[in-house]
Amino acid sequence: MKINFNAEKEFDIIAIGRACIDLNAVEYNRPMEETMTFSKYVGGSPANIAIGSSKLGLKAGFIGKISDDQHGRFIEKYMSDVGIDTSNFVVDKEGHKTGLAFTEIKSPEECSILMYRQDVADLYLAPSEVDEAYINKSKVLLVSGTALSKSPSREAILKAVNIAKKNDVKVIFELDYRPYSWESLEETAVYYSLVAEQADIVIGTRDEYDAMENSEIEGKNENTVNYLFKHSPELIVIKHGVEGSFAYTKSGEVFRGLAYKTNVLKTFGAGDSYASAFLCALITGKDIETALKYGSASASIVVSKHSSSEAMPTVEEIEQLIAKNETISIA
Ligand SMILES: Nc1ncnc2c1ncn2[C@@H]1O[C@H](COP(=O)(O)OP(=O)(O)O)[C@@H](O)[C@H]1O
Ligand SMILES: O=C(O)C[C@@H](O)[C@H](O)C(=O)COP(=O)(O)O
Repeated sequence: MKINFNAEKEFDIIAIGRACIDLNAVEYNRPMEETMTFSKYVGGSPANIAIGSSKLGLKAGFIGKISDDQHGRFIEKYMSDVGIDTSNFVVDKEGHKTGLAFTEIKSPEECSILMYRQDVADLYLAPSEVDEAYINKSKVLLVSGTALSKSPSREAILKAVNIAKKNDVKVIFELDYRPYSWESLEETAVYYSLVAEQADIVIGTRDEYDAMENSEIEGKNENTVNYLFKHSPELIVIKHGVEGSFAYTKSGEVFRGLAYKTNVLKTFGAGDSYASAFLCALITGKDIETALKYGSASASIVVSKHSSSEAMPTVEEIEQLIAKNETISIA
């Protein structure tokens, strides 16, 4: 089964939300206290997805607010150099800084992220800075859940979703749940449900759907999809880490994507690389089963490498891995 996108639109995907900096531990397999050097990459889930999409050949754009300093300029240049249209980046004039994510790689299974996100520029994107004509040019608007965590970014996202729905632009909601961005689970659940109900495609991990459902315990995929399919979504993707992922369609089909064997260096970056390749496959007319393979293969490549953004693969790399067919089967 395939998903239809409006072929008349100039852009394949426009992502909205944060574009930040990742500082990834150079000395890994140790706690961050013992890490002395970090490598700098562009980061932030929606920025990573835009970068992944552009590397896969999609025409990508970005809407976000960046700091008026060296970090903001680095982000803008890097994203522009990989082919992303950065004309709708807004430069913050009130002194807000770029968010930083320090990553700790204790072992391939034990990774964590230490975020510096106090008063960050990306959360100051205002509704007046979201341009209807720009969103109207895209097949897809990719929305990151974290951008809903604070005003005025929250209202900017709600405006963008509203514009997309009026203009035949598919809304893809990547739940991207970062607990420390939110006041409470209650608050997260209110805004996640609001946007998930309006989205065309929702992508998240099981844990992230639990946050949407305001649940401290692991919920059942069946209940999640039964709820969301009463609203706008036509496709729901639920990821289960190394155990793979499921795609559910409104018409009742269920597809499973298996993870590919790889030499894991770290676990972060999996979700963003998965989203960009999964969406690229759908937007270029591939069926859902193939899109699941694309997402899983892309994630498997990125978890074997040091960064999230710079490591995003090409279509050839993804197809080579799929052709080897070395999946991880977990009962
Ligand atoms: N250890 C791993 N080895 C290979 N692929 C992995 C591994 N962990 C995750 N993946 C792939 O990445 C996808 C997304 O990972 P997941 O952990 O569910 O999302 P997120 O990174 O958003 O938390 C999975 O569906 C799987 O295909
Ligand atoms: O999203 C961020 O702000 C941090 C990312 O740039 C970082 O690379 C990361 O956590 C990606 O992990 P993922 O969400 O599992 O793809």
